[in-house]
Amino acid sequence: MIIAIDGPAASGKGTLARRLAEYFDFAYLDTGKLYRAVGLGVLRIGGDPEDEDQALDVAQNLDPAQLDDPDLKGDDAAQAASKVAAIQSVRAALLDFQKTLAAHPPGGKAGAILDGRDIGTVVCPEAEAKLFVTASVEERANRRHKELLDRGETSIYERVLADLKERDARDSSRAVAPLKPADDATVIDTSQMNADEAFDKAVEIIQPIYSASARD
Ligand SMILES: Nc1ncnc2c1ncn2[C@@H]1O[C@H](COP(=O)(O)OP(=O)(O)O)[C@@H](O)[C@H]1O
Ligand SMILES: Nc1ccn([C@@H]2O[C@H](COP(=O)(O)OP(=O)(O)O)[C@@H](O)[C@H]2O)c(=O)n1
Repeated sequence: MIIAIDGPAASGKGTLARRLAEYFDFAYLDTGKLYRAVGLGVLRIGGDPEDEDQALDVAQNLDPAQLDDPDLKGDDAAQAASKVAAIQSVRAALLDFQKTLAAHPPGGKAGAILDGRDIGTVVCPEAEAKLFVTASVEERANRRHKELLDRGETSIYERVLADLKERDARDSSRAVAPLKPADDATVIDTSQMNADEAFDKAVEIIQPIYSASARD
């Protein structure tokens, strides 16, 4: 069984996906890390994340070990990710890895959860359960700002807000695999929900689908 979770930056996709993966004992892939690793890789060779040749070269030579780099969490990686993510050939180069993990979850798990922007629409349109997790941009900026401060980093709320707005606009307006809910996704607006409430809501939606798939 595949669970697809999409949504804009800092909406709580990853937090929810990790908890669901533990609850259902499924494999989990944060697909944003793939784009962040490509973006960061281009920055590290002094390149331009909007240059297709450079970005594609990094994407084609991505080593899974790079997905554990702590610098992937930073704003520079996020902005560069959203630039390389608008390039069709880069997306195509990363597609097989995502599809294979979804179809053959590692560790003998019975299912996989992928989170990103285009899981329900492009990577796994066949997913049995699809959620689109969102929240107001101000609330998302609050969450990311708090997360950065908690990690001991310096953060200015207005800059975080501007960064999210810029990425939202780029991710939603790009020609290829834009950020949008799949037609058959359930939208969860977590603006007024804490992480526990969002988790409970998601389980309420997914549990019947999981039970039906376990019976097959
Ligand atoms: N429903 C929620 N209410 C408040 N904070 C949340 C909620 N869900 C996640 N968070 C916090 O918001 C931040 C961003 O969440 P994260 O899961 O990283 O989002 P995403 O994967 O969509 O970028 C994290 O610090 C996380 O702990
Ligand atoms: N499936 C995905 C995942 C991420 N991305 C891109 O990668 C960037 C970083 O994604 P992320 O999920 O790590 O970002 P956050 O939501 O954690 O801030 C996004 O802004 C998108 O441009 C994408 O295009 N498709």
